[in-house]
Amino acid sequence: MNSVEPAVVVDDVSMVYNVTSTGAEDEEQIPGVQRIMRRALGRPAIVKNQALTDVRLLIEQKEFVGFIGRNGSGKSTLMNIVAGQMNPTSGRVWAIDKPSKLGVSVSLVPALSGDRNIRLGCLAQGMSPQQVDEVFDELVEIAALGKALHWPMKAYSSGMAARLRFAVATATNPHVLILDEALSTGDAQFQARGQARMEEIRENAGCVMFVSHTMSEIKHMCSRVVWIDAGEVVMDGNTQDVVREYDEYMSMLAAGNLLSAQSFRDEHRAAHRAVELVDLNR
Ligand SMILES: Nc1ncnc2c1ncn2[C@@H]1O[C@H](COP(=O)(O)OP(=O)(O)OP(=O)(O)O)[C@@H](O)[C@H]1O
Repeated sequence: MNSVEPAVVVDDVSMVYNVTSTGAEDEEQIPGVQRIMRRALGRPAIVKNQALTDVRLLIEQKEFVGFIGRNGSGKSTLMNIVAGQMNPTSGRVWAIDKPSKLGVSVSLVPALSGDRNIRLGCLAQGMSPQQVDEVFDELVEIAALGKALHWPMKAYSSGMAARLRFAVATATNPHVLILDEALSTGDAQFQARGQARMEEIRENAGCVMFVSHTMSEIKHMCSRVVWIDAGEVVMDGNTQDVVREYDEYMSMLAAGNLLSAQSFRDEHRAAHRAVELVDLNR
């Protein structure tokens, strides 16, 4: 039997958001007296929005896993939970190391220049000044900002700011790197550098969780893909297979064949076998 070296385990994670709604249908679901009271007080209805349902995944070290799905399917919610930014309503996440999520784990200061932000961002992640000196030139090269390196970050375009954040987020060689649509704002040159840097992290026994709507990026970079729809895992497997089926699903939706698309998705979801997790302490 092959030994498994887990990097991240998502154990039956569900997430329900409470959302205020002014929709008449949502108001109708509130029991009579409460509804009258709320109306009298001018309070909107609070409805439950189930963003994730019993998601179970095991991601191994050195895996580069893509997450795909329609808008609102739950990808970012899952990434925020794995990054520890948000507690799930139920279930647990276990990770080999504190995950580094691009753009969140690194707080950069808009008034400071790119080079100052690189130093500050590295120090904020717990690196010593000497460690920062050692990686500084490499990070400048990854960010590839040219003379804008010395301009305040608030003068950067969104793609330039994304390069800077990417360089800083990967400085510590995180064991678990989460990228939510991180590369798409960059140009082709940055995407190539970014991909090379992520490959280095993966080689370094880290795993990368990568959310993208760009299938060429997913196909190019990921060895495994998880397709999420309506908060549930529909497929989890080989990149070519999952992307092919997802493309077919999206084509059906685009052509307006909603019922066929739904049953196509439901068949895949029913066939999906989540990994078995055994808790020895239970
Ligand atoms: N802060 C929030 N409060 C309430 N509901 C939320 C919140 N954030 C997300 N949701 C809901 O959770 C569901 C999943 O959203 P999420 O952002 O995780 O999807 P996504 O797959 O990342 O979408 P996209 O591809 O558009 O980025 C959606 O129904 C969304 O409305």
